[in-house]
Amino acid sequence: MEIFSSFETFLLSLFSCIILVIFILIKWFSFDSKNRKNIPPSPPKLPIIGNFHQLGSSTNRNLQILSQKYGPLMLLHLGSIPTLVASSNEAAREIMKTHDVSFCSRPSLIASNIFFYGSKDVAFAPYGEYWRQLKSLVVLKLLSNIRVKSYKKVRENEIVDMIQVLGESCGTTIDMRPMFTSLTNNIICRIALGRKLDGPKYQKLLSRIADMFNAFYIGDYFPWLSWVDHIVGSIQRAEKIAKECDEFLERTIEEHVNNKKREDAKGDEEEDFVDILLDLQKDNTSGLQLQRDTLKALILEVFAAGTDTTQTSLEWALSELIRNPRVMKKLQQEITEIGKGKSMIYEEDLERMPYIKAVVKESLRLHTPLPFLLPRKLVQDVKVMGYDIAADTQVIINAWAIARDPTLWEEPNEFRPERFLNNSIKYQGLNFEWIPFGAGRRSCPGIQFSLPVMELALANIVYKFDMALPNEIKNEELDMTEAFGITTYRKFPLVVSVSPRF
Ligand code: HEM
Repeated sequence: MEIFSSFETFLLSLFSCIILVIFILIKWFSFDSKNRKNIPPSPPKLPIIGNFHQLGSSTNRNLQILSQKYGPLMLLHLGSIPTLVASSNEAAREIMKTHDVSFCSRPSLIASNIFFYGSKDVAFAPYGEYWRQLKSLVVLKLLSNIRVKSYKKVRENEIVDMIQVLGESCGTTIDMRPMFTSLTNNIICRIALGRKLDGPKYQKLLSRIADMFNAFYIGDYFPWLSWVDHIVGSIQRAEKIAKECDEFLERTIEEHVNNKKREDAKGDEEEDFVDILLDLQKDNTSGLQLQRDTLKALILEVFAAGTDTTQTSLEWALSELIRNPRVMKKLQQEITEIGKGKSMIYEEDLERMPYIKAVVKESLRLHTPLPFLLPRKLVQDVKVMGYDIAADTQVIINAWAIARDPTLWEEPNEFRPERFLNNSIKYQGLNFEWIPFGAGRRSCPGIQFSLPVMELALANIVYKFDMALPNEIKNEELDMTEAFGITTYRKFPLVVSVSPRF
């Protein structure tokens, strides 16, 4: 009996143990399946550097190739920063429309913290009330349609000056890059500061700032190695240039505060941006206290965001026109018909020139100036296209690859402005197959500011001049290699010989 009862106890204990193990296994499996994440596919990575070795010097192309294997949403590890890469129009739509509010912050980057006083500008400020107020101030007060239209004379005057310099260069060869650099710098300086900057010193300062933005800072991707940036001197270099820039901005603001130079420099022009910002600083009704650092960050932002992008777009567009004589001829016909022997093309003439608008759009498609737009940062966990994406992930959108996607664009590598004639694709980021200015809350507020400059400059150049490549290089042989940075430049500046059309 005793044996039987201990056997019974043994069986009972064994049974309880089995039940307990089954229970634990069920619990464990159900816990795991609930918590198992569906992470986007990732290319294989190396220890420490992650996927950096796969980026190469043509990052836009290399990411496009990777996306053909790993899909439109890939998760890369750039050093220790998880980075989601979107490479299709659907993925871009999910990020910048469906989940825009989750994806609308920016990563904290070393250069933006150094140059923009701790990212106090619009483009790099983290998402929040400060950014919201600042962006609406910029959109409503500095870059509104009415305000931008009021600077029409500035644009036209500067283009007349450029055409004159080009005219004086007829019969010789001329590098178009410095031409476009001074055109955009002069226009932005006059609009933002009320006057042009004298001499090459400031042009140089602006280009050094751009270089510092394009530089690579180890601490951005390996925060635990940020001391290396100090050892190699990149932080010190950036800080030195930022100090020079700060002195310049301080001087400019003081000049405006003291109302020196203003009266004689401005003539019949509208208020410049510094004037407007100083007025807004006094008038507190916007609810945003415009501190001195914010003011300086905003002034610098206009230069940083507006010069490089516009000048590189102009250089690419003119390159494509030279490389495609058929398009150049058609454009010259349109412009000549509207120009009818006038001394120049004016902004109001552009309204009757659908082809120039298509040329600019097509050039922005093939040569998206910011191929990855500006990086975003995810503010909360979110599910996108069935994948779980964790808060704080950095996000880049390969707008360049989307604009050359053969499933969206017929013969995507051809320059064919006709594809933008009679269609409804707008600049404002509603058609995700073409987003040179981004989309959603963080989209570019400078569209209306840069378009008239690009369209008017191109229209006047091709109205007045025929252009050919020097040294008997055939037009179609023009080298179109890209130099990769935040902004995609031509690797080799566009050098042309110019002859008058009439
Ligand atoms: C061809 C000329 C230009 C191009 C291609 C361009 C492109 C872009 C792109 C792609 C973004 C990021 C959008 C996103 O994250 O979705 C951006 C942001 C921005 N752009 Fe532009 N831009 C141009 C000209 C300008 C100009 C002239 C200004 C000002 C005068 C300007 C001011 C800004 C600002 C302030 C932001 C930040 C917006 C934010 O973060 O909320 N841009 N731009």
